[in-house]
Amino acid sequence: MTSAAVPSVGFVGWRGMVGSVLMHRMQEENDFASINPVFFSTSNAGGAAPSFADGAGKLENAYDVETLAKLPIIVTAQGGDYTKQVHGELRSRGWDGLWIDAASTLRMEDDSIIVLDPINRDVIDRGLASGVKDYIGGNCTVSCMLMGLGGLFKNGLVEWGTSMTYQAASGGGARHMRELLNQFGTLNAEVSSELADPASAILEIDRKVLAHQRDGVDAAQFGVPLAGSLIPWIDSDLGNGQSREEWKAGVETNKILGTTEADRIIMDGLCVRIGAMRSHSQALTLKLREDLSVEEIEKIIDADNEWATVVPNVKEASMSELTPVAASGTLNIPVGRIRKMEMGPEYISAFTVGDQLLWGAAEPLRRMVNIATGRL
Ligand SMILES: NC(=O)C1=CN([C@@H]2O[C@H](COP(=O)(O)OP(=O)(O)OC[C@H]3O[C@@H](n4cnc5c(N)ncnc54)[C@H](OP(=O)(O)O)[C@@H]3O)[C@@H](O)[C@H]2O)C=CC1
Ligand SMILES: N[C@@H](CC(=O)OP(=O)(O)O)C(=O)O
Repeated sequence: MTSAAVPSVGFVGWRGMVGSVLMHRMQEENDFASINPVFFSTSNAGGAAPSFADGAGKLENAYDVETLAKLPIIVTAQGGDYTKQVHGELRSRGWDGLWIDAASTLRMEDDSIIVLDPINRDVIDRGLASGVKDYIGGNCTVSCMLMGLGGLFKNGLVEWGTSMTYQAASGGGARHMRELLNQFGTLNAEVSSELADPASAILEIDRKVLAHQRDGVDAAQFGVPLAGSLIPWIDSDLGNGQSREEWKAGVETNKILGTTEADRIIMDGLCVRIGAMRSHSQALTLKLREDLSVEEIEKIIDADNEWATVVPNVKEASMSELTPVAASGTLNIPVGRIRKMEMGPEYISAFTVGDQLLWGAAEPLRRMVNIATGRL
């Protein structure tokens, strides 16, 4: 299971949706060459480890705390319930390895760091030096926003902002993606004969679709139809008019950036589920601390990291480069629609899109493993 000087890294949740994207990226980047992976399962202990990791042995039991505690690094994309059940037990036994986690459970704990190294490598490095042990991936919408507009945030240029989101079905999980596609399919089937007849009345088609959305469509995952509609609420109700997803924008942005109470950036907005597959989009209004020209703003955004890409604020480029279809499956974070707003010279709009399974979930974890093992 181990060879000298090569760190062993335990993986839990590797075959789920986020875990699969993580495994794929690790193979693409040849990350397995510099670690000894140990794969765990909550459902199939003793089964064969995945074939892409030569010599990984059998699947270990993900609830076997003794086996987990032998590892210096554990990466989990198994979900919050697993984290709640296992992390505390490991720590209370004195395990002092690094816990790298996709779930939100530990994100806002005082002794955890939210990882997004192109934006907060300094915070991560300080954490490692001072003995912080829990490194948690950020909320997908927050991570994608900061990857796109990090230059403005890191340079202290944002006084406050609103983020109005258009979040993909994948944020709910694999079953939600399937449900969305099934809904599209049944809606189409409901009116397929009318659609095949160019002379059929569009209002009759619309009536039939609406009737099916209201009465016939399977919405077991989302609770209400998403195909041909939207859902203006994501995550739980905090009871003050704000959803938990909206709350994350402010608290996580500031925690990632490591701001102090004095330089805290106010971020808030509305989070909306739409019928996209796996890329989250968001429309931002930012109040800057300075009256910068659009050219200066674009330069700062472009220069921040290799993945943020400014899309010229013209119709053709926005339609072809600034959509979930364009961004999905890539690490690119296009940022466009940048212009001064009517409210004044410090107010700008921006629109950004990011694959919520890549920068929104798997990639920050993958990179944290490389930071922890000295590869990055
Ligand atoms: N979905 C998202 O957008 C995001 C999710 N996260 C976090 O990551 C966690 C995991 O999310 P996600 O990857 O969507 O969860 P999944 O439901 O896809 O996977 C979770 C686990 O379910 C088990 N499982 C059971 N049946 C199957 C199956 N047929 N195929 C694959 N796995 C199966 C696997 O565990 P086992 O192998 O042990 O049986 C797997 O690790 C979330 O709970 C959340 O905390 C974070 C950011 C974004
Ligand atoms: N809540 C996000 C997905 C997610 O898992 O977020 P978090 O990691 O903050 O729980 C969405 O539905 O789009």
